[in-house]
Amino acid sequence: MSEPAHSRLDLPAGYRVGEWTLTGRIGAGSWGVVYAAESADGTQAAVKFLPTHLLPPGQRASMEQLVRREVRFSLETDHPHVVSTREVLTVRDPGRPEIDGVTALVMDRAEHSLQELLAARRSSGEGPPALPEAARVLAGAGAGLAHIHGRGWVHGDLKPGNVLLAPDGEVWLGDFGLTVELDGTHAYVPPLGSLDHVPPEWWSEREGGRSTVRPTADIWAFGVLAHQVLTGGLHPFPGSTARARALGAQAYARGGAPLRLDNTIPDGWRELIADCLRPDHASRAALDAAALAERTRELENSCAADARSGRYEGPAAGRFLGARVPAGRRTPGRGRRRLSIVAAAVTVPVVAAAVSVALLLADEEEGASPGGGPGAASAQSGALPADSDVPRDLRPVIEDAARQCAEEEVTPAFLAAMLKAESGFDADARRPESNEYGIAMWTPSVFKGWAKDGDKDGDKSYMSPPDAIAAMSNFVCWLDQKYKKEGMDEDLPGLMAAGYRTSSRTVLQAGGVPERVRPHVQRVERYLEEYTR
Ligand SMILES: Nc1ncnc2c1ncn2[C@@H]1O[C@H](COP(=O)(O)OP(=O)(O)OP(=O)(O)O)[C@@H](O)[C@H]1O
Repeated sequence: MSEPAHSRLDLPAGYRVGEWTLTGRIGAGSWGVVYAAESADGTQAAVKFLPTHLLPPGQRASMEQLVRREVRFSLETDHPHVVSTREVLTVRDPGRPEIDGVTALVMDRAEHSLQELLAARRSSGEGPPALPEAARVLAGAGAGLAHIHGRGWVHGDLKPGNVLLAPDGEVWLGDFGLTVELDGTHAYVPPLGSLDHVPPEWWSEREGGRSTVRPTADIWAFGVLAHQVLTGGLHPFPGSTARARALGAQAYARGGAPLRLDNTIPDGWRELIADCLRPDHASRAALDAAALAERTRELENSCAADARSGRYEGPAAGRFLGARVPAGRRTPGRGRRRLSIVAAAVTVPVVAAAVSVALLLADEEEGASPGGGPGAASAQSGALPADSDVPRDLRPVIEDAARQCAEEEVTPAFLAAMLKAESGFDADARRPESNEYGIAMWTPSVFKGWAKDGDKDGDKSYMSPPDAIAAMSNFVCWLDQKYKKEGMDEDLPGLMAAGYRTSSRTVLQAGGVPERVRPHVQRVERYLEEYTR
């Protein structure tokens, strides 16, 4: 199982970095791991560790460059709609070589990302968010983007996972790992980013392993983001995988297909999205980020006025969200901005009871196939049939675990089918001869890499069903994404079940389900069918 080395960085609750004490892991991105932290006076923060030294030598140099950019951008920007970086530290802990010398960004802590909220709405079968609230979030993101462009930067990775919502609902753009400073009208960056949000010309303009990035790439990404927010998660181009949707966008850009925006989106927003999604850089350049921010603000104002006058007839306005999202990560408001220097931090490992809330969320696959409205969302969520044999007390645990993964295949029904095939829902199951234990049959050393504190008791144990099931969701989610990235889009539940029993590498090498685990995979598929009635 070869997940990125940095995502295995495992710091205990109570670990100290400067004045910050870690309270739990939030998640890992392409090259950083984010932890929740608090100071002695109770100020809440998110600390992003960027351990480039754990990368293979071939990737290290370019990642170090990205980290320097992320640090520089974080320090130079200060705007109400851009996440605030309080300080940048260098960890000093010779006793722990995996963290010694690592750069840590201390940021104000958001409560959720937009991706988490959209995924939660989808899996609970809720439709799009209330229009005034969606408009408010988009206007915030537009204002943040205009600020970034105004300073001569391009975000480079605008997507729901990088739009953060503070506990008071404030909207912050985050994750500046791919942010670049313009050199003239464009810049070059390594080809990373989310396939779902790169403009169609990105594919044809890659050269020598680098891609051209212009401000219009962020404008395109904003168009996709706005479509997703206003429809509760639908991508403007059809397809069940990011690759298929990217092909759809390219066909449209070549003139081979019309732009078909979801017809529930109100007119003003449709026009704005269509302008953002003009097929090439030149025609898209007519809309700069300042104008985009202005238009989103006008649209927000008119939605708010409609809501006040009773003209708006959609779902009740209020917090975005109304979606049930996993609890945790609360923080008291936006903190004041402080240091902007790189300082050395003394770290003092302290073992302490911890509240660890891990919200996994990987690269997005939010777009559902065309026609997927609220009804489709609830079918996709794979809710468990009331009369199934899944133990009643496990259902919320399974549903919660599935909600942590934005991939459409990782449903409660799929996780239940996996658990039934692995242990028959037996919390005390054990197979010492193959070193597998608990309801999800984890091998202890493997569990460590994917562990989650599902029962929120400050501890991660493969014998605790909530921890084991949350970790299972974490791992299969990663498998699902990995197979999709490798172009293996068929029979993903079968491939995940096979990867869980063997490893992702074994499945990739076999080009599908390896013969020896076929009977097990067939069992999972049978149960999945049973739970997807
Ligand atoms: N300031 C913050 N407050 C709270 N959570 C945060 C904050 N910054 C990042 N996160 C969360 O931490 C996790 C990892 O974030 P990170 O920015 O490293 O990667 P990402 O955006 O998920 O992925 P990628 O880097 O591949 O785009 C995500 O779940 C993200 O929502």
